[in-house]
Amino acid sequence: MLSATNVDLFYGAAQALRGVSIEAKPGQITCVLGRNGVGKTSLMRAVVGQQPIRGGTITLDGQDLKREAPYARARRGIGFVPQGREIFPLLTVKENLQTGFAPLKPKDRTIPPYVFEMFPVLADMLGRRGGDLSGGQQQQLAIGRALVTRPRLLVLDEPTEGIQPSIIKDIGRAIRTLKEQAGLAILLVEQYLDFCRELADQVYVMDRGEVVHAGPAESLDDPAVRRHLTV
Ligand SMILES: Nc1ncnc2c1ncn2[C@@H]1O[C@H](COP(=O)(O)OP(=O)(O)OP(=O)(O)O)[C@@H](O)[C@H]1O
Repeated sequence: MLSATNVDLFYGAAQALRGVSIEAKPGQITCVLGRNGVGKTSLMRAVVGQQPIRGGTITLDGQDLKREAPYARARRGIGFVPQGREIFPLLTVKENLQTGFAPLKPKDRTIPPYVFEMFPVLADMLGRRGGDLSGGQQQQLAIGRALVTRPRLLVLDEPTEGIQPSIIKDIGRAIRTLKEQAGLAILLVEQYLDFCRELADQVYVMDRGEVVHAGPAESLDDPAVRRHLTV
């Protein structure tokens, strides 16, 4: 479904991605791991169209996304949950969810009921301001907002960052449900190794802008792979 092939990405003269290739498939959770600053967020931003690439290709169902702006990629079925959540603090929960309507045709502008089944707290807090929610609730809201666009590929950048363990469990369950029941392709950046090991079908480990390992989740137990993850 999603293929990134030999992607190079630069910030000015500084190269953040070097020949990076990854794939994400329907009904699978693909996890990208690596220490701080190795290029994980840059790769996700390249996939969703927020950062241009200088070399390589990114395709969705075989179609080159090069000329597609972020909203066009959202229309094609890519949902994005950015690092830090990027909730609008002064808008209500409902209004935050409705910001996901932007790329949709008017007839599709509804909030799918399964968003509230997955995260009942959002239904309870519809009228509250985004900024009044806890970090974990904001993360659920960010995932809900991405689901409003009815994605086929969901890209999540560090959804467990700064979140309490009970909500991490809820988020893990939600991600697994999206994979198993809706057959979504999930592309997940994580620093939290156990979360990845539990959820992932396929893992990629990055180091200094490159993919240094690709394999099944169990391969994370290999000490040679671990070496790339320890500080
Ligand atoms: N807007 C930017 N301008 C210049 N350099 C940047 C920019 N964004 C990221 N970088 C640099 O690119 C490299 C990769 O950063 P990136 O955020 O993609 O890594 P990361 O693996 O996601 O890290 P983290 O886990 O801290 O989010 C880093 O050296 C970073 O300093």
